Amino acid sequence: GDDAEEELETQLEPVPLPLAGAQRMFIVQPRAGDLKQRRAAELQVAEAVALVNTLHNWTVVDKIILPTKNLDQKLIFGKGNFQILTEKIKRLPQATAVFLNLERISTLTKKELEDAWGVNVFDRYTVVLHIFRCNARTKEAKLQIALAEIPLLRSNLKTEVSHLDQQRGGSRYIMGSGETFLETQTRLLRERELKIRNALENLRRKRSILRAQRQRREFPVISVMGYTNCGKTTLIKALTGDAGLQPQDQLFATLDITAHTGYLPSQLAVIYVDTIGFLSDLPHDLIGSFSATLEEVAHSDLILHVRDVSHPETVQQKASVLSVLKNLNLPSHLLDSVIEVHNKVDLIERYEPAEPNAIAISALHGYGLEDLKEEIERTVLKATGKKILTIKVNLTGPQLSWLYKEATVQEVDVMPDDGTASVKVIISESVLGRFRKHFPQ
Ligand SMILES: Nc1nc2c(ncn2[C@@H]2O[C@H](COP(=O)(O)OP(=O)(O)OP(=O)(O)O)[C@@H](O)[C@H]2O)c(=O)[nH]1
Ligand SMILES: [Mg+2]
Repeated sequence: GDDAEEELETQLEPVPLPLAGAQRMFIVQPRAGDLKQRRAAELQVAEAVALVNTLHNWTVVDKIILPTKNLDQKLIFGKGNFQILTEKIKRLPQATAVFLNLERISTLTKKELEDAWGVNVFDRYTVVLHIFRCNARTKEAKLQIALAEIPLLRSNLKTEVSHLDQQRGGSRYIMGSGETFLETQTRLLRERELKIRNALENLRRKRSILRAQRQRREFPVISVMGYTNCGKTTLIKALTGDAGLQPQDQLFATLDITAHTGYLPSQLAVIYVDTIGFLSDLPHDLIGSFSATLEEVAHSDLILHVRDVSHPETVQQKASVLSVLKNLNLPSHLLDSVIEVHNKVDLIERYEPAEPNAIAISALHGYGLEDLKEEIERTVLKATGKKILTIKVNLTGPQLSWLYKEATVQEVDVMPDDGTASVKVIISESVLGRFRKHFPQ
């Protein structure tokens, strides 16, 4: 119940992460040996810069791309490159930290590098997690982040314990309990993880009830997806007029799935779902924590893939979004009907989409939205098996109020002479079947 949830929240005091406060970061981007990887490394380093710029008290002091032959081994850089790097860092006394843009580095490697360089060293997992935590607003986002922190805490614990062992030697028992320090801490972590998973499960159960209610009311659901900062929230705001939405010029502004009602040209009500933005290499454990949120997408009727076509790396961004979408195990009809939306065309002179079916818009300036709504309507009607029909009803009977309740009435044309009306409705096959059964005449 709510009491249990509140209790959990007080227990989930944020774990202090070393990244709090102002950071002046030196970005180190390793790239695989062959030259073909150069472009990929450039995108990654641009993303690292964008990540650092996300938080107002973080800045980039410098960045470097360094080739490495053995990304997966303990020694990340060859001797020569390591030397170059160490000297460069020593010449940057204003840097407070090195952002080593690898998904994860082991605690041991981290410690060795920190000893050699005299500054903190962070991997992408830690950096992204910290940003997520700063941006999390709702209970669910906070829980998902707390869950994503567990692996980090677990590996910190191991290093901490081996450190203690070196200092004191032998095993230490917590007085009387018969448990070693490591055992106690491991158990506490396991309990914490279980509590978080239960609380998330509860939230999701509530949401699946909402989903069922939504489906009964037969509002089509449209998931708005795309690379982070491409303009998803801005677009939904423009389509729905929802003043509560806050687009921001930063990565991962949206960490929760939120639903907003909008209307298509023929007054069909739809629900737009705002989602978390993608990055080319979101750490896997983080994707895991958020995957249940993304599962929601599988239950939608249509996906809009929004792209920032003014971004220099827009083509790579599209590829990485498509590959994430593919891994979400979405039903194939959903993948086949994706509408590609080319956003921010106000920043490009005379923009012409290269893709034949894409729709060019400016969510910020409201350009192209009517075309987009029409395309959404066409696709949604097709996807949901709904039709727009004109039905003749007798105004003395209950047909009209039945239609108002069960379908979407768009227009009522009353014929005063014979007491009938022509009613234009958006109606699904199944509702039409029920209508015919109720009112055979
Ligand atoms: N010039 C221009 N800027 C836009 C347009 N659409 C959005 N933006 C800007 O792009 C930035 C990001 O917009 P958001 O709507 O927050 O992007 P998002 O995709 O929701 O981002 P995340 O939630 O962080 O993944 C904001 O500064 C917007 O004002 C557009 O059509 N033209
Ligand atoms: Mg957003």
